[in-house]
Amino acid sequence: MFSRINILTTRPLASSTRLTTRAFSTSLTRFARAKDPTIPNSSIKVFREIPALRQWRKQQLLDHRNVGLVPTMGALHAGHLSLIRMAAKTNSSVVVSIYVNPTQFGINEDLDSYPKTWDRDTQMLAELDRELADEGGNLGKIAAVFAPTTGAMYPSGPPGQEVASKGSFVTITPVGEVLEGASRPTFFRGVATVCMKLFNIVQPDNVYFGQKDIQQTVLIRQMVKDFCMGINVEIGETIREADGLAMSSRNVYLGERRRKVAMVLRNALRVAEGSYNLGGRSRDEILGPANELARLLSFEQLHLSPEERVRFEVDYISLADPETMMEVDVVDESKGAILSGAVKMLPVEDPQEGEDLGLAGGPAVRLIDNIILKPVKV
Ligand SMILES: Nc1ncnc2c1ncn2[C@@H]1O[C@H](COP(=O)(O)OP(=O)(O)OP(=O)(O)O)[C@@H](O)[C@H]1O
Ligand SMILES: CC(C)(CO)[C@@H](O)C(=O)[O-]
Ligand code: BAL
Repeated sequence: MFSRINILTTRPLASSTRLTTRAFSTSLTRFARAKDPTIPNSSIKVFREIPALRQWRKQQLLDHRNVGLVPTMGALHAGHLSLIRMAAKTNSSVVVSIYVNPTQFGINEDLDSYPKTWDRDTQMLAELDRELADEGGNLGKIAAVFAPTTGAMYPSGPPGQEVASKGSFVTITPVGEVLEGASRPTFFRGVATVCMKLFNIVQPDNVYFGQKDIQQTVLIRQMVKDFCMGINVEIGETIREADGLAMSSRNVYLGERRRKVAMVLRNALRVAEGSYNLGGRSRDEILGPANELARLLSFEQLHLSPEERVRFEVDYISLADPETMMEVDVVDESKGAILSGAVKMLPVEDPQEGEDLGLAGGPAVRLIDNIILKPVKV
């Protein structure tokens, strides 16, 4: 069980990763020292501490400007940008948070090597903000980036990353315990806790999350409902690479060899969707062909030589209720269902001289994806 949750092992960091992390903290520290810092060539404010952000938020309220929040962990890509665009359609001021939240990473996960690309992120935000201004159409602007220190986010010190750690946590069960939560036992506790903090700090009218992390969207909706938070939760579609792979900050870990096989999960989910579209409603009818495809692809790879092949493990392929993420045996046509999956791309065997092993230098990479099976209209 434990080996299944090691999305990345504790290998020493590749030197490029160490450098990236150091460069990230140096450029962020510069922002912390400046008075009223903004992103270069833009009017986007950068907040690192809570009081200044609160003061700014109060002014938005007085100016009748509504606020949308897009929470991220940085290493921005087109998936994040599409959420920001979505937010700019209905909010005068968009806040993007960039914070790699330690409490959602398990002890053997990739907290230390998580890609940090502050300069590139801020450049992307400045460019997008200019595009939004040029497009007209009364779009809102990217008003601020909230890139808090861990001291600000965890004033009593961050609770440990272990399952048994004590501290002030938000837990949303049972949705946080299944699927991703079963494989990453501290993940959703960390996500719910940090999102509760972000929502309390920014006090957004609307928040934006990506469908790529579908269980996270169900959990956040549940949290907002159960804690009577009065925030509107919007979900943006999954943005994909040209071949259909869901964009993810962690894709940089794959390297060339594993990237070529990374579509296995998407392909398996599409086969399952095909069965549903052809009238299949039972678990076996829908998931059977998906599991079979994954098994065949794995078999095909295992018959290649070690210097060519890619090994992967399917963690789960799930057919679940769209409101609870609990597994279903038969799809209720009036509700539809969520097909989702996670695959662990194992470290490459027999790496070749000069082979691209990805940003972190080769450990296993966890990929997730999903498809929403729509309700059938009667
Ligand atoms: N391909 C995508 N399309 C749409 N939204 C996305 C996509 N990838 C991530 N998001 C959303 O962006 C928000 C921030 O996610 P995050 O910063 O963790 O990026 P990520 O690419 O999901 O990284 P990771 O590799 O850690 O999963 C989340 O709401 C997430 O669902
Ligand atoms: C929502 C989130 C920013 C919380 O750290 C993270 O889980 C993510 O990026 O999806
Ligand atoms: N996008 C989800 C964040 C995580 O996997 O840690």
